[in-house]
Amino acid sequence: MREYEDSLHGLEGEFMDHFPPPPPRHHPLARERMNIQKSSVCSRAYFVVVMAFFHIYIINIIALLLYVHYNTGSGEQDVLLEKSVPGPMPEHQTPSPNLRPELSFQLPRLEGIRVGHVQRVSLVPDRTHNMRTLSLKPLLFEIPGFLSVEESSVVMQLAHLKGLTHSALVTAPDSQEEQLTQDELFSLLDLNQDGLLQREEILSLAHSTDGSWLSSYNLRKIHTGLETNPSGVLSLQEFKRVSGGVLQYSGAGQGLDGNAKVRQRSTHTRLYLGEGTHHLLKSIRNRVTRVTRLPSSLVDLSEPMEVVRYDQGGHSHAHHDSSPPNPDSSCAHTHLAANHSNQVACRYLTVLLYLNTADGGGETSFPVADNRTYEEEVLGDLSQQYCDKGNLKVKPVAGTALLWYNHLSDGNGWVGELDEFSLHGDCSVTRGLKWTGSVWVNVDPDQQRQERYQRLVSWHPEEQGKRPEHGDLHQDL
Ligand SMILES: O=C(O)CCC(=O)C(=O)O
Ligand SMILES: [Fe+2]
Repeated sequence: MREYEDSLHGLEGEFMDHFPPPPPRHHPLARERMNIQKSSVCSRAYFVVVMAFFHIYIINIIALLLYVHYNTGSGEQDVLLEKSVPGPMPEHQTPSPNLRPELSFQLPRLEGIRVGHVQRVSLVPDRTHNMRTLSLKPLLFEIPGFLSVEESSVVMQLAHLKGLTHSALVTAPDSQEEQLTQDELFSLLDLNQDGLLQREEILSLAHSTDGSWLSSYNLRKIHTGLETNPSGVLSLQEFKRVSGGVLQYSGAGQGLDGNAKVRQRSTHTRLYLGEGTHHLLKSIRNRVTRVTRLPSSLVDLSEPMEVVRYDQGGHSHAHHDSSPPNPDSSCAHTHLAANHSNQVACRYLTVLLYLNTADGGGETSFPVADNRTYEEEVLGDLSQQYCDKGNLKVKPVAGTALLWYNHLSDGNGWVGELDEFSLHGDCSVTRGLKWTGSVWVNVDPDQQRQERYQRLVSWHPEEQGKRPEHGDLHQDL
């Protein structure tokens, strides 16, 4: 043992620092010495490691502070300048109708990844939903449980209360067909049914592509009457005075998108999703904002939801919900900011809600979905027999939503060409009834016109002093 200790002494220094031999197990002196050696070696390494962690820790803290600073510093995450996808918005938080007119923005677009891909989306507090990609052309998703079955029933009841009408409502005055009285028209315009016409209700009609109700001329007349009325609203009497004798009907007798023409055996109504309406309808608007990740201002300014009831045998022919961008026409929803009289529907995307589970038939059919060999001629054939030959058919299940883009992207974050693959129709209801609600998000392919329109309607009641002068507004009308 003594020899061993001596030899240890001899080896101390250069060699032993690196390769200390194992100490004899039961010798207290040797253990003590080894502890000293070990602790001196360990303390250096320990110090280096601690310092490394300390530096990483400090760098992390700085990075975190910078992140927090740049993400909350401006406080403008949910305004129009949304180059990136905005974060989820709490259900109870109503998207602000207050627009930032000076800002321009881009349109985030969902990713389909591949057919069958499922992503989680957060629409309401305390639960998430699955969103499944059904096709890439068009980009189409299915979201089961978008509405609960109870909520779906409430929407049907609200539509009942509002009153469902056959599609062709107002026709030329000399036509034999049904014509609306001023009282009926007032009631249709009075979306929140409070007995008064607010500016938003007039404007929401302007967004509505159902041009059969009123011509632009009449719309302007009513709008001017409301703007010049000191109370800023129109009662039924005031409405009659303002519109009396000037009511000219558009004479079209059809919705601008032709839906009235393509739908058979159905009745419909419009439900307003904006301020002052039923909380469920506002919640639907918020869910659409969240699932689409679009700026809330776009969804807020879109046309009212259309609820349709298909009776047995009811169906609709294959159609596109939107129109190809065309410099010679203006969008119905922005026509207040345009000079064209030729109006078309501009619906960037559709959220179709199934409000009940049809007992038989009533599938929504996408005849050319994901059809890589698609040709114009084939489209013509398929549109006649889309139901049998359709590539993709979706069965109506209460509460499920379909979401699809009617337009491609223009490659610069704005609306591009009409997506021909978004052609769709619905098969005949063979048993029972089918109820749907369509929410369309309107975007003008002319970005400047969309922005001009948003500036035009962006004033807020408390900003009375700042709102555009009538002269300015009417120049654009
Ligand atoms: O009811 C459906 O399945 C489709 C309805 C539709 O496409 C429409 O209303 O534009
Ligand atoms: Fe449609």
